[in-house]
Amino acid sequence: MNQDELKQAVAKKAIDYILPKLESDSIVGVGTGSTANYFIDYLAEIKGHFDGTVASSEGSAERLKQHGIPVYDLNSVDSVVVYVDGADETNPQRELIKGGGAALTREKIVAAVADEFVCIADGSKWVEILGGFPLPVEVIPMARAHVGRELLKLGGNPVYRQGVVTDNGNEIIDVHGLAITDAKQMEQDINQIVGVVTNGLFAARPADVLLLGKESGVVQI
Ligand SMILES: O=C(CO)[C@H](O)[C@H](O)COP(=O)(O)O
Repeated sequence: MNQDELKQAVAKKAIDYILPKLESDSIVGVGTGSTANYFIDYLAEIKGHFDGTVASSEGSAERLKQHGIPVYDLNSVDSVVVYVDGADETNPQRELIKGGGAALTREKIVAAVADEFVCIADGSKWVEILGGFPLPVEVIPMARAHVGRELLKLGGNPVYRQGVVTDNGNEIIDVHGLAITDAKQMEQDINQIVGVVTNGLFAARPADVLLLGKESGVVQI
C-alpha cells in the first residue's frame, strides 16, 4: 500500500471506530488535511447517524458542506462526542505535532472541547522523538520577529512560512531542529512567548486513540 492508501485505510477505520458512539444528536469534530479529507468523504456515507459537525478549518467546512453534512459554529454546540484528525508526527505516547496545514489553533480548540480525540495517521508519521517535522507556531503578525528571537533561545531554528495566512488572519513560523524529549514542557514554554497564539504540539491534550496505518494493517494504539 502506498501512503495515500494507508491514509484511506485509517480514515475508513475511524468510521468503524466512531459509528457505535454516535447518536442522532451527536456532533462530530472534523480535522484538516489529506487524511481528514478521506475521513470527511467516508463520513458522508453515514450522514444519517449523527446531527452534524464542527470543523477545524474553512477548507474542511467547505468539503463537509459539499457533501451536504451540516457544519455548526463551535460556540453553538454543547458538546463534541469525538474529534478525528490527522497528524504530522506522533510518538508512542500519542503526543503529536500538527499544523502542517496551518490549522493548528482551531484543531487544538476542537480537540480541547471533544470528549475523545482520535488521531488517524499513516505509518510515516510514527517517531520515537518529536521534532523531525518542523514545529508550526501560529503568531500574531506584528510579533513575528520577536517570537522568532525567543524561539532561537529555546534552541530551534525558526523559519517564516512565507505567503501563508491562517484562517484566523495570523502567520506561521516553522521551528526546525528541535529534538523534543519533553513535549508537555516545550508546548508550555512556546505558548508563554508573547505573540504566540499556539504551537502545534499536542501534548497537554494528546490523542486518546491513535489509528496507525501500516503495511500489515491498521493498528490501534
Ligand atoms: O495538522 C494538520 C493540518 O494543520 C494535519 O493533520 C497534518 O498536517 C497532517 O496532514 P495530512 O493528513 O495531509 O498528512
